[in-house]
Amino acid sequence: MWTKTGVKPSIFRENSDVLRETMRNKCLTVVGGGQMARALLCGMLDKGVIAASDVRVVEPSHSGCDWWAKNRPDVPVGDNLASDVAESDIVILAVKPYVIPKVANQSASFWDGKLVISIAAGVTLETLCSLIGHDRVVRVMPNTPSLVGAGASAFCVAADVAADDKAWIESSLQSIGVVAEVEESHMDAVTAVSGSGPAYVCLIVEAMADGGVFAGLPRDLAMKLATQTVLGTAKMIAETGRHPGELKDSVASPGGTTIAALRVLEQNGLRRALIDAVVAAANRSRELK
Ligand SMILES: NC(=O)C1=CN([C@@H]2O[C@H](COP(=O)(O)OP(=O)(O)OC[C@H]3O[C@@H](n4cnc5c(N)ncnc54)[C@H](O)[C@@H]3O)[C@@H](O)[C@H]2O)C=CC1
Ligand SMILES: O=C(O)[C@@H]1CCC=N1
Repeated sequence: MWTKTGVKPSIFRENSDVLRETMRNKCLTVVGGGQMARALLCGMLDKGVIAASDVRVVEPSHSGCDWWAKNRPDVPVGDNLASDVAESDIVILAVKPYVIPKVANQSASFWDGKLVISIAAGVTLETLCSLIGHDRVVRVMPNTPSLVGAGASAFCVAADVAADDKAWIESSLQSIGVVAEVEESHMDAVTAVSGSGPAYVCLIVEAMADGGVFAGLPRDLAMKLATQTVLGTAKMIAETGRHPGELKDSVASPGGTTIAALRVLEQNGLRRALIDAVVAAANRSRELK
């Protein structure tokens, strides 16, 4: 069990005084302690914008509980959904989309007074609100780099989400990356670009490193160079605001190595493959409804 401290809530430590005041003494329960919950919560804990004593994780699996015990023993983890939700002000549903109905469909007053946030791909606000029984519901699509404070999240809100609720969501997500409020109609595309995106980028880094190994580099050096190249290029695009096409052209010398490589990437359809991949993910997100 955790108790409300009655002092300045650590969850809002980095937020404005007004926000701190409006959100005093909030407790947060995360339902499902898997990959994305770990990235979100550990990111926020590491940034110091949330304290382990202010949160609780509901996780039924032994392996899931073991992970928390080994990696974040300061976070209370249990399997009693009803008691944790009863004591909390904000609940994040971080279970797989097909588990949402099982978790959300509870007795009439179960979710009364709770801000409910779902991170499940594809599950609409309409479905969530009808399961929860009220309209103080938010859909968030985060991504795993939240773990290291470099996440990209988007959210949309149902009718009864207050300005304070939105301020909490925005500031919490901002503490672990960038955040945008979007129309719900954009959530499938968001899922396809930034929600699933880390997987595409990991594949690219892995493949670049494989190429380096084929060309004679030791594996660890190839991986280090590929990783830093992706990191540095993303940082350069974000910080200079220059178009990626222009930055690409600045690397490719006439008759040089880069243009030889770019020709092969175009011949093998990398650009088309990535566009089609994003479209496939958006279509799949729509099917998850
Ligand atoms: N993994 C990712 O990169 C992202 C995932 N998401 C969304 O986050 C949600 C969770 O995905 P992951 O963390 O990847 O899955 P996961 O399988 O790693 O985590 C889900 C957790 O829920 C637990 N669980 C199962 N039944 C439960 C119940 N009745 N009550 C409480 N916990 C229960 C499981 O034991 C598991 O630990 C999904 O809806 C997914 O669409 C959203 C953005 C990115
Ligand atoms: O693969 C999935 O369905 C989830 C949603 C976005 C990232 N992972």
